[in-house]
Amino acid sequence: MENKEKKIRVVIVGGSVAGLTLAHCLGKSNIEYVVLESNCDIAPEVGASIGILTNGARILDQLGIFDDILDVIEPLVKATFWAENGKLIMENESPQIIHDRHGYPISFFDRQVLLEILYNRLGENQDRVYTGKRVVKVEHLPNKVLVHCKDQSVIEGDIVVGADGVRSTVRQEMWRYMESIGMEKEVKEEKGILSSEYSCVFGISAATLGLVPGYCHRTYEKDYSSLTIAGKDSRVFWFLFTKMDRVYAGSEIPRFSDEDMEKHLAQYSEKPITDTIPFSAIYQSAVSKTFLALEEGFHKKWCMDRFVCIGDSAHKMTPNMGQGGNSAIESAASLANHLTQLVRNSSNGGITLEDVKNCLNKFQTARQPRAEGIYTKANALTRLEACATLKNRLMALHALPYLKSYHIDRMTKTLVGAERLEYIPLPPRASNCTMPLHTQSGLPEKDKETPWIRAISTTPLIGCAMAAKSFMGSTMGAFGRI
Ligand SMILES: Cc1cc2nc3c(=O)[nH]c(=O)nc-3n(C[C@H](O)[C@H](O)[C@H](O)COP(=O)(O)OP(=O)(O)OC[C@H]3O[C@@H](n4cnc5c(N)ncnc54)[C@H](O)[C@@H]3O)c2cc1C
Repeated sequence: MENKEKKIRVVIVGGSVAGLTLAHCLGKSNIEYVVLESNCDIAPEVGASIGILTNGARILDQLGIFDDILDVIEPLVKATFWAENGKLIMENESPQIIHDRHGYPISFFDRQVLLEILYNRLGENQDRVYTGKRVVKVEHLPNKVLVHCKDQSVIEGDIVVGADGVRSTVRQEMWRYMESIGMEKEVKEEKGILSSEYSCVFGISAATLGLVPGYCHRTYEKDYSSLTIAGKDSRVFWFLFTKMDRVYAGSEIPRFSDEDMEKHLAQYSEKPITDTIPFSAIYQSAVSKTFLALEEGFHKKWCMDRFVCIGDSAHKMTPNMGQGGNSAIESAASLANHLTQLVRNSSNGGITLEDVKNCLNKFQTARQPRAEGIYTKANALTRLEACATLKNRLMALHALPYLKSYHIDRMTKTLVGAERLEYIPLPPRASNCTMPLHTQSGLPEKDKETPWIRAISTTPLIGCAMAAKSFMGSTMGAFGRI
């Protein structure tokens, strides 16, 4: 007979953005948890940055963490967009407008610092986080999971959460379990999901003459794009996104050496970051830089019995939209909402496997549409910025300057209807703005674009015609500017 338990114990595998956020959320709900992180250092210096946008910031603010972030960032206020020949495509105050609309600045800083903040703010719950614990196997029993670590320790729980990134061991173990109960077909489909078409060199550089803190710059051209953000104390966070020679399936996704990176960067040394700053000016003063293939994959199956995956282990997107980590935060909050309901609704009888399954399935059903909408937009943005098709090129280089509010409204759409923690009140910042959270709006509702904008983004021929009409009608003349 199945054991009835009064409480649940959640084993979180992975102590990064998704795992540590979930730890905070569960802690606020008095749900027992442990975090198992394979690295010995919870906040390693890996030379990466992260942009926290409204949808992540709002949840971190609910958790009482956002003020720590404000202390270490320079709010973004201005964005400029450049073509390959160094001509300005457009400039606007979109980051400031987003701040005014939604209450939170776009906050770019070292990812290591975010992890430090998340860990430090756990306070006395830090002793629930175990570093140097590489999970190698998960045993699924009818009444519990046994999570095995490389150091031979075994941790027992009611639910195991895979917050262990794109190459998730928990996901592999969930697949192994599914195969053992006759779900080979579903597993086969899931295994083919990951692919990679774009690569990215990202880095952090010292202050660069001409780059103003709070300004970000994007360059769009055929098969590549770049993003540069000048942050607090003029620290420069930069990304070079390039299309690879082909689409690589999961098992064949390339890894790059330092030599590959240097050769690759050299090809872009003269490309403009602004009209006066070439790419070489920032990458030659880099304090860190990394070259990797960007994986993309949205798993249909996030949970099975006592297994559940969140963050990159469930939805891996390209970084151009800055939504991978923010979506991981949203998924952590959504899972915490569902687990809180599970515990609260089970006061008199304990929690059965059936209860756990229902809860995790509800989480998956509730969370997937929005996560998939953002995933699709993020990957599409990578292609738009790299002018992957004629319509992308028209949009990025020619139509965007005429579509200022369209560009900002698209961003608003992803930010306004996000997840929130249902059991913690919204902080004042989330309401003291012109477009506060509205959980029923935003993605994945159908875009509310004007018909001619939709035409540009969906039909190359009509797009050409409309763009041409727009250019002719303009006194400036788009081609004169680009
Ligand atoms: C170049 C680049 C730029 C990005 N910029 C942004 C941005 O501006 N904004 C944004 O929101 N997102 C950004 N992202 C995406 C973001 O970094 C990820 O989506 C986010 O970090 C995912 O967090 P996660 O916790 O799910 O996974 P990860 O960050 O991958 O963490 C997984 C953790 O699990 C641990 N782990 C792995 N295997 C095991 C195991 N077997 N046992 C125990 N522990 C294990 C790992 O050590 C790691 O700490 C960017 C990504 C890239 C590549």
